[in-house]
Amino acid sequence: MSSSPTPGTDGHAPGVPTELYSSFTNSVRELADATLRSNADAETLARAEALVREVTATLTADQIPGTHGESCPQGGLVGSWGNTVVGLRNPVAIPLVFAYETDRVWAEFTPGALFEGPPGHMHGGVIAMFLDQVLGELAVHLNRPGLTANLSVDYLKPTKLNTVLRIEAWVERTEGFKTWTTGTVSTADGTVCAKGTGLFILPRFLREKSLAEITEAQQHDATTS
Ligand SMILES: CCCCCCCCCCCCCCCC(=O)SCCNC(=O)CCNC(=O)[C@H](O)C(C)(C)COP(=O)(O)OP(=O)(O)OC[C@H]1O[C@@H](n2cnc3c(N)ncnc32)[C@H](O)[C@@H]1OP(=O)(O)O
Repeated sequence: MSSSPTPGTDGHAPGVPTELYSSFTNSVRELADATLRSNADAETLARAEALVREVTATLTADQIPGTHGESCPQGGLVGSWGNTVVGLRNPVAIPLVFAYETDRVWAEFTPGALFEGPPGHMHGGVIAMFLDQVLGELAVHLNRPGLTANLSVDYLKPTKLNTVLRIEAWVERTEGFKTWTTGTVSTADGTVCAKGTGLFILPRFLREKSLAEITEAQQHDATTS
């Protein structure tokens, strides 16, 4: 890891536009899928490995310390480049791109081979992770941010890969600093494959603060840690 200067709080290295981070990260996602499904022969794979190692060496020559959440907060509670579900710069993320309505949050996505659990179907842990995100995003969207205290998932039907899925969440009830949200993953014909409920709790040390103060405190912690 290099000792290059810490990037600005917007996380951009000098002169790099967001679109380039986005398209570059997408190319790495494509590489991951190509890696998983390639039928290349041994010689081709060995050549590809050397090329990939060269690219990795180029990128690791200058890196942020730690994580994006710690180093480069993106000016909001949700907008993290590093988030494993929605992170623009995280090649592990699909990423989900949420639409925000008055009382719900939703996204459409098409999971491929990288997300396999049972043959041809989505891994249950990944479904739970995506539900955690949409349920938590809804709480933030309603100005009721919190950490997941409890997450429960009912898997109703196997969830096919390589098909358009819709994930959405709505609020079930609220009580002080607690928010209960419910969400589903469903197919285009409306079949619900999984249903999740979550309890999101604003941690004790933040309960006396306003939303603006919570955002500010998070960013201060991130930039001074
Ligand atoms: C940093 C902040 C904000 C914003 C962030 C935004 C993030 C923007 C991303 C958007 C979307 C991300 C979506 C992914 C979200 C994660 O993945 S979060 C990561 C996974 N979750 C965690 O790591 C949380 C770990 N747990 C904790 O930190 C703490 O246990 C909690 C949940 C904050 C609660 O701690 P606490 O505030 O000290 O709670 P405490 O005062 O003991 O109890 C308060 C009340 O809650 C109840 N309670 C506590 N735990 C539970 C439980 N597990 N079940 C039921 N009731 C419970 C207590 O019984 C008590 O009830 P009352 O007596 O008041 O009726």
